[in-house]
Amino acid sequence: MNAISQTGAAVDISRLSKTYEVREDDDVVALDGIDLQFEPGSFVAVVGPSGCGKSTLLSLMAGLTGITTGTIAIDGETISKPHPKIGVVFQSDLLLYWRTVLDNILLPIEIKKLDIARYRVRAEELLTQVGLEGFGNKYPSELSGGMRQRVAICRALIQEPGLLLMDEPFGALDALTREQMIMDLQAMWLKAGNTVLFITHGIDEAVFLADRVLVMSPRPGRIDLDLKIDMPRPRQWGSTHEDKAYHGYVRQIREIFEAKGVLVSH
Ligand SMILES: Nc1ncnc2c1ncn2[C@@H]1O[C@H](COP(=O)(O)OP(=O)(O)OP(=O)(O)O)[C@@H](O)[C@H]1O
Repeated sequence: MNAISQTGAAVDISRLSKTYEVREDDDVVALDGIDLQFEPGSFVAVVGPSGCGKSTLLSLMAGLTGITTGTIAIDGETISKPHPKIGVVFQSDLLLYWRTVLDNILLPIEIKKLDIARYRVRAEELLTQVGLEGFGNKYPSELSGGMRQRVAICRALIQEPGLLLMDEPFGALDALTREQMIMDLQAMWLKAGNTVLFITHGIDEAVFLADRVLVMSPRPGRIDLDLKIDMPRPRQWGSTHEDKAYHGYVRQIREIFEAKGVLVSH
């Protein structure tokens, strides 16, 4: 097996809605009529106010939650349950504390009864790529938060998913670790070429990382703005944050939030 070599999946979301039936007369319409297409290999970030349906969108795409109406297709295949083409990373690393790093990464392989020996080599390659060479036999409790999140990313990538779904993956990390993880994610994605959906509260990290930023409206979630981010890659932390274009994109997104009353200036 090569170092990460998957190609990106095409995503086609059509008239997608999700209503949570909480109580008989108190349904929650979390998403309402979303139409989206992702180019294979594109990096798409989603920002929006708390409760607008970002995690719901991710959960539907991951096949973890049932769709109310509409369809989601990955490379033409309709998604209704978890699929090996889709890897997921959450804010919490969800590592099993009694398993070593390597055994955590190999968990999806073990569950599916695939060839562990073959994937062990791949897991070690992934660990090297995320700067954790030699950490395979450690336990999660021996790692920092950033290191654990790197392991969670390796676990999501072990089956070479064409689509990587990330739900605020760096939300629980300190600012310095977060900066490093953003740079490392960019490097991994440039190498891997998979399609990424990246959910975040951070307008800055969305603009820095993405080809496209989707801005969602307060509930029920719709797409208010679909902004193409046209800046060269690889993006450098210092120069990109000083770039006029970068500030223009951030301003455009902030203006939407201000217009919707999500951000209030004093
Ligand atoms: N299992 C559920 N049952 C009922 N309502 C739910 C459920 N999950 C989410 N909701 C509701 O759906 C709406 C969208 O929630 P969701 O978690 O997708 O938003 P979000 O944009 O990811 O929020 P945050 O940024 O705070 O994580 C919210 O009003 C939430 O209360």
